[in-house]
Order: sequence, then structure tokens, then C-alpha cells
Amino acid sequence: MTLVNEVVDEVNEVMALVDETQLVAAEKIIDKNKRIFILGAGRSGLMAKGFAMRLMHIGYSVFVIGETITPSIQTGDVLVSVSGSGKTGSVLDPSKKAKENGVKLVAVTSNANSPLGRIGDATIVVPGATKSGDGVKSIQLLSTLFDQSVHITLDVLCLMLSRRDNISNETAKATHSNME
Ligand SMILES: O=P(O)(O)OC[C@H]1O[C@](O)(CO)[C@@H](O)[C@@H]1O
Repeated sequence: MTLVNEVVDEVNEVMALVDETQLVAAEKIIDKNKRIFILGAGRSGLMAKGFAMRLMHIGYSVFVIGETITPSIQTGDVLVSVSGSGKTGSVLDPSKKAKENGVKLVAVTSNANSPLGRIGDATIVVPGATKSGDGVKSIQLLSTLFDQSVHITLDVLCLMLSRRDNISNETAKATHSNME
């Protein structure tokens, strides 16, 4: 087996364990009438930013926490927090605080029983290997398998949202950057 095939097999193994009913629960919380905030650290944060970008393409009002022009989060907003381990303080602490302030939380993590997994109003479990040693074991470094699988999972969620909202590829193209 080639190394490429080994990696693809790992991703397939994780994706087969992603429960689509959890995506449906998250879909119900992510509403166009609400502001959507996105949070994640390190590579999890990069995957989360890819999700934020797609939400913008399909017409959501979306902000990435930590960016200079991100406003304060308020009661009634939605927060999507991505953390493989579900324990990273810079993700967990603001997520707890947001919940205390009446923000709905979509938690995306490798471990449903992690501190982040337990507080989600909807929790999406993507059981790829993380820095905490959770999830499907991997030949890849650090939390790479979680990162890859969470990227695909959040793209599936975007596809669900775009279908629900009747957003075509052409409509999404219109909001894509024209400064490239
Ligand atoms: O997804 P987690 O567990 O919150 O970790 C966040 C990030 O922390 C790191 O361990 C170090 O930045 C990255 O590998 C990872 O993407």
C-alpha cells in the first residue's frame, strides 16, 4: 500500500464514524438570522477558518474570534468551537463564557466526553487522533488526522446548509472574493 493510500484509509476510517444526526443537530442551530462566531487554536483554528469562509460564501454573517474586526459576542449569537482534544484553554474558556451569556454552542471535537464536548448544545464528534491521544490512531504527526477529518466534516455541514438555504454554486460564486 502506498503512503497516500494509508492516509486516505485513515481519513475514511474516521469519516465512517462521524454521525450525520449530529450534523443535523448543528444545522438546526446555525441560522441565517443569527450571527455565527468561529473559534479554534492552531491547526484546528485554520480548519475552523476554512469553515467560516464557506459560511460567508453561502450568505452567513460570520466572524472569526481573534481577528481584529470581530465584534463582541452577544446573547442569541451562535459559537462554533473546534478543538480535537476539547481541552485547549484558549478555546474552552471562551466557549464556557459564551454559554453563560446565552450563546448557543456547537462543539466540534474528537472526544464527546471532553470538557468542550460535554457543553455543546450540539456536539459533532470527529474521532481523529489528537494531541491528547483520542480517536482513531494515526501514522501522521500530532493531530493531523483530526484536522483533515474535521475539514471534510465541516464541508459536509456547509453542503447541508447550502441545500437547506437553496444556495447554488452560482450564488456562492457571487460572494467569492473578486480581488484574486
Ligand atoms: O484541537 P486542539 O486539541 O484544541 O489543539 C489545538 C492546536 O494545538 C496544537 O497542539 C498546538 O498548536 C495544534 O497541533 C492543534 O491544532
